[in-house]
Amino acid sequence: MDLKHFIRDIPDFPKPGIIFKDVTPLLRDPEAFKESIELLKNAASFWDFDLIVAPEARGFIFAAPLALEMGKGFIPIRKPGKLPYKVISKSYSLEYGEAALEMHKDAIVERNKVLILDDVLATGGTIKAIAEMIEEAGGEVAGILTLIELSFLEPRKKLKDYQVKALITY
Ligand SMILES: O=P(O)(O)OC[C@H]1O[C@H](OP(=O)(O)OP(=O)(O)O)[C@H](O)[C@@H]1O
Ligand SMILES: Nc1ncnc2[nH]cnc12
Repeated sequence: MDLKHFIRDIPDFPKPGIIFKDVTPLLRDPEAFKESIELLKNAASFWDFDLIVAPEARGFIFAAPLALEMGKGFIPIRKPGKLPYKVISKSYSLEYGEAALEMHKDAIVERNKVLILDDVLATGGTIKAIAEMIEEAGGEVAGILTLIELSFLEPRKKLKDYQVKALITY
């Protein structure tokens, strides 16, 4: 199955000049959604890790079933003001703006090995911010895995210190 067939381009969303990769057709198709989780599992099996860390909202959709499937714990990274306990915060730039993310202070402890998962790797700003939060908490980033990579935005330049895999590259 070619998962690219289930990813739709939406021009000028959320801003003029951005071509938005819309994964909702993939999520709507049970076979394509299942296949995406199986392929993510195969790719993630390459690394030794205990926890999967992913940002809301689209990262959660893929990370939660993958964590269950692989028998790993799941750590949510949320937009500001949503997590109830003490947090580590990080501001960053992404393809279409500026944002900030938060992680619970006690979510990662020394030497936890972590996989970072997301739907889209665009400029790499989101994932770089998450990697910094994990390392500030004493964890190790075992690998970075995404469904989609926009290679023309050269995200790997920001992520030179890490192993990065993507299922679908544009
Ligand atoms: O590589 P970057 O340039 O940082 O962009 C990638 C990020 O942008 C999107 O999230 P968004 O912040 O739009 O949030 P959403 O999942 O809630 O839609 C996407 O899900 C990635 O997390
Ligand atoms: N072009 C894009 N499509 C979907 N999600 C994104 N996140 C950042 N850039 C994106």
